[in-house]
Order: sequence, then C-alpha cells, then structure tokens
Amino acid sequence: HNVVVVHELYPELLAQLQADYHVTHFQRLASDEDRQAFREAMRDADAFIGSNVKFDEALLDGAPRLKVIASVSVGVDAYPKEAIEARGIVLTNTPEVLTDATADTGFLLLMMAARRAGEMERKVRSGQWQASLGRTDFGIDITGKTLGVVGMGRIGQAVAQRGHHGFNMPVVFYNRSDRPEFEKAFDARQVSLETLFSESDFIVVTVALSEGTQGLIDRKLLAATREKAILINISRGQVVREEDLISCLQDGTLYYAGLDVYEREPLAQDSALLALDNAVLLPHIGSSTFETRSAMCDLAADNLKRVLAGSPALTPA
Ligand SMILES: O=C(O)C(=O)[C@@H](O)[C@H](O)[C@H](O)CO
Repeated sequence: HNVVVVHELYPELLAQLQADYHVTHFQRLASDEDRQAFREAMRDADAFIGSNVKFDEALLDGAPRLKVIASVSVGVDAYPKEAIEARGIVLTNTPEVLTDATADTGFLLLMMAARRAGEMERKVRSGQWQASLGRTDFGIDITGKTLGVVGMGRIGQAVAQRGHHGFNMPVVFYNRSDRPEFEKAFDARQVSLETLFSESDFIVVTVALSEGTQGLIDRKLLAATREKAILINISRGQVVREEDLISCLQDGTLYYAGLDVYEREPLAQDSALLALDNAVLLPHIGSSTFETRSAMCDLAADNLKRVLAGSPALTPA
C-alpha cells in the first residue's frame, strides 16, 4: 500500500510505517513545491495520515485509490465530509487522547488572562519591574467565580470538571442538545447562550466548528458580558467573529481574552490582536505535548492500519 504522511510523526512510528508501507513523507506542506509534490503523491495513495491539509474535491478526484484519511486531530472541519463519504473513503480522527491536554490549555489561558501573566512577564523581561506593583497591574480572582462552557463535548466536560472540582467554580453551560447528566455531575445549569454570556466571569469556547457554529459568538453576545468577563477560545477561530472580538477588546466591551485559535492560522503579523495588551495569544498549542501528540499519532496510525487491512476504524469521524 502507498501511504502519504503530512505530519511530524515521532521517529519510531514513521519507521514502523515505512517498514509496512510505501511511505511518502512530508513534515508539513511549507511551499508550492511541497503542495505540488503532495498532490502527485496522492495520485496513487491508498491512505493519508496527517493534519493541517485542506482537502477539496479536486484533491479527492486526484486520489482514485484513497481508502482512508486518518487525521491527526479531533476537529475535522478541514475535511469535506460528504465528498469523502460519497467516495467510500473512511475519515478518522483522534478524540479522547487529547481531551486533557486541550482542557489544560483552556485553563492555562484562563489563568494567564485572569492574572494578566503575559503582561506581567513582558514587564519583567523589559525591565519595567522597578518597584512593587500597584492596582493598575492587579488581576482578578478565579476561585469561586462563575465558569461558562460553550459546548459540552468531551473537552467542554473536562474544562467544567477542572473548574468545578479544582477551583470551586459554579458552572453554567450551553449545549445544542439537553445534557441533564452534566447538571448533576458538575452541579451545573444548562442555559441559553445569552444567559451564559451575561452570568459568566469566564467563558470557555469548546464547541466544534460547523455550519451552525460558524460566527456563533459576535458583538451582541460579547456586549452582554459582565464588567470583568474573560473569553477563552480553544475550539476554532471561526466560531468567534474575530472582527467583533477585536473591537470589543479595544473599546472595553470585553475585559480580556485568551486565544489558542484564530480565523486564519498562523496569525498574520498585521493582526490588530497583536497590539492588544488585554489578550493572551498562543499559537494553537492545545494538544502540543509529547505525550498527547504521540497518542494522537498512534491512534491515527491504528485507524489507518485497520482500514487498509479491511477492518472497521477505531475512531471514524
Ligand atoms: O485536534 C484538533 O482538532 C486540533 O486542533 C489540534 O489538536 C491539532 O493540533 C491540530 O489540528 C493540528 O494537528
């Protein structure tokens, strides 16, 4: 079988795949040459494993032998699911194994924003820490504050669990379908988006990107937030209208934000977000730990091997 890899697999796994299959490997598609070579390699590919590759119909038409797309991600918004299924190709993802790392990233951003850790660290590094800090440098408490979770999938539940059990935070959550079991688990309340935005001190966005959640969070919702409310996004940038987010942070409608994802990634150097002190900006590191990425790669490789062997995938998307 011919396998095309677009990802920085850990060496042992890459060697294993190269031992079992004819592998064409790209760490990432960094140039037009790479992208051209990738499209050529896909012509006789039986399987793809990787991430951050935009699949379109032309690419699928150019890969007539493709049987499986094993994405090294839980989010599959980058893939045209119907077109893939229509061709009988199996799309798989990597749920569960990244839940804790991503929820940890959510709390990292929440704590950095609440205590203005980015600003304070810049103050120390730039030599501005000349005397004990005054009220203008104060942050806000986290413990006991109200945590709002937008989307109670696995990652949303893990964020609620950390807030409720770790920081005595009352939890409110928004979810398309009713989830009474989480009201019990986290002594939480399921509420509307408007109520969540008006009652929460911290709002963590964990909902998957779909047609229904594209631009879900706009100025109207942001304007409903409390005086010192903080928005955290660890899902996809397109869930939040970035233009509204920026103007709300600029005019004080929203106190602070912590972002790991953006409408366009990597974040453009001319983004107005870069000029904002009241935003913590991370480069999509949600699942970027050695342990979690290795587990994601192992799960994706297992999915690939099973489908090529004619067995059902472990985690079809
Ligand atoms: O899994 C996802 O959906 C993610 O966003 C991240 O875990 C990945 O880092 C990203 O997709 C690149 O692999």
